[in-house]
Amino acid sequence: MFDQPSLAAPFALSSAQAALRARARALAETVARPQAATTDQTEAYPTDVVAQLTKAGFMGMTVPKALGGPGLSCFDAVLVIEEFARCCGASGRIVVEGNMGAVGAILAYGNAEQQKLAARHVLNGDKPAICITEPDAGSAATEMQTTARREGDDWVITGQKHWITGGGVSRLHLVFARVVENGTFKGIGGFLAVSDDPGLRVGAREPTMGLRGLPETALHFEGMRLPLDRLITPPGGLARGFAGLMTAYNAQRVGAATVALGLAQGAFELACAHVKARQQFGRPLAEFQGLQWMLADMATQIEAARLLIWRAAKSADDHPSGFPDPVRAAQAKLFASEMAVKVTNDALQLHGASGYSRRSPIERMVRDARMFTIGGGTAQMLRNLIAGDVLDMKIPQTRDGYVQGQAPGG
Ligand SMILES: CC(C)(COP(=O)(O)OP(=O)(O)OC[C@H]1O[C@@H](n2cnc3c(N)ncnc32)[C@H](O)[C@@H]1OP(=O)(O)O)[C@@H](O)C(=O)NCCC(=O)NCCSC(=O)CCS(=O)O
Ligand SMILES: Cc1cc2nc3c(=O)[nH]c(=O)nc-3n(C[C@H](O)[C@H](O)[C@H](O)COP(=O)(O)OP(=O)(O)OC[C@H]3O[C@@H](n4cnc5c(N)ncnc54)[C@H](O)[C@@H]3O)c2cc1C
Repeated sequence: MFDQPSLAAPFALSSAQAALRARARALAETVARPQAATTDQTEAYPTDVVAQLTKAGFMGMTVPKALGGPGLSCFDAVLVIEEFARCCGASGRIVVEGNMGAVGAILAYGNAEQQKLAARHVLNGDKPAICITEPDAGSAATEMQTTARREGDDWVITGQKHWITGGGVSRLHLVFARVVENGTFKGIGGFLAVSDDPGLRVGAREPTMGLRGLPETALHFEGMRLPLDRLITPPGGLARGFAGLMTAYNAQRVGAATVALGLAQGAFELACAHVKARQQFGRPLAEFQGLQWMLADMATQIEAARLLIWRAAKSADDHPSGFPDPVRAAQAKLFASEMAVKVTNDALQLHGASGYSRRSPIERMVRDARMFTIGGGTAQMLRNLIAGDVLDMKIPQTRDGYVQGQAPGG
């Protein structure tokens, strides 16, 4: 049953999409799954897997044909991401960042040279880093302090980011920073930096709970000097730069939701196999109704998440921005991330002690799934965004927000 999810309209897959998904599943099973435990244990970036992903064309899938890529859609990428995350969470996240997030923003908003640079990197297997979060600006990302000051024909960037996925591994970086020209704050812009740009220093690595093959590090910008044409300006200009960059980021939210989905799907399949194989009280665990109902709920939650994700991914086709609708992306990530925490934990419960052992992939999946209610916008911040849409109301989060802005309902 779970090999053929959601093939009915409105989400029927074309034959090309079914073939793409089958190709992704074959590579994920033969390359990513066998390597997943080692990646987790060694905490080393899985360069061999990434080489295979690149060779198979799964890095840079969303790069347009004019720039040398296959020009696939957000929905196509989602089909591939789920297959890799089902076998290995870290590989799934690499496919997300090789197709969405930083690269998506640069391809949409960059000039021809910037687009070529981004395309070249991902098509050659780079997993770009998106650099938003700072020690004092997590959920409150607009309070970031990293600043780019114009000095003649250069930008000089000073500040610090942390929890940057790929720090020390990624070559291409999209750095969100406050733009100051002639002493005046112009808005938040995105700067394209490469790992050998002078003044870019990789800081300490976080010892993380899950997804251990991906380094999460601080990045320090110590007077990093970039030419003027490294600034990406979204269509609304710098005054609406943050909103424009977040518009592109909605694709990565859908990608992150899909990794959570893939992890849940993978854990669910292992749980189904286990309850059929394991016997207690002289019969398979699968015969106990309490466990059957757990599996029924897990299957239902997985399918609901998949439908929200597919709907969000497909919204990019009609949305004026070319990216997924912000509310649909938020709903997909909110639901999929909380679902994955529950479903992976239930899969562990169904395994009994064997699921709790580090010999089992299940405990890794539980740890890997945990991040998705935090990274990419916490579940609470996504609820704030959805509530703003439901109430058709700007919902400021600062203490004096309602005082300065329009009062609710007023
Ligand atoms: C948006 C927030 C940072 C809240 O900040 P503010 O309250 O100061 O800002 P807002 O007024 O809500 O937003 C400013 C402006 O931007 C527009 N906006 C905000 N979010 C989006 C969006 N998702 N899509 C499109 N536009 C957006 C908003 O409408 C405003 O425009 P107007 O002025 O109204 O025209 C906060 O809510 C937030 O999102 N915090 C989470 C930050 C985050 O997601 N960080 C991710 C870091 S990268 C990462 O974690 C990678 C991990 S991964 O899993 O891949
Ligand atoms: C594995 C991982 C990978 C990441 N990768 C990246 C990356 O590549 N690039 C990047 O820029 N960032 C990355 N991040 C950072 C991530 O985006 C932030 O952790 C996230 O935005 C939350 O910020 P914070 O951790 O500072 O939590 P805080 O903002 O301090 O929040 C703490 C708690 O308070 C809640 N909270 C805060 N404000 C509100 C509010 N207004 N209403 C209700 N609740 C609220 C939050 O929901 C949370 O539960 C990553 C994080 C993780 C865990």
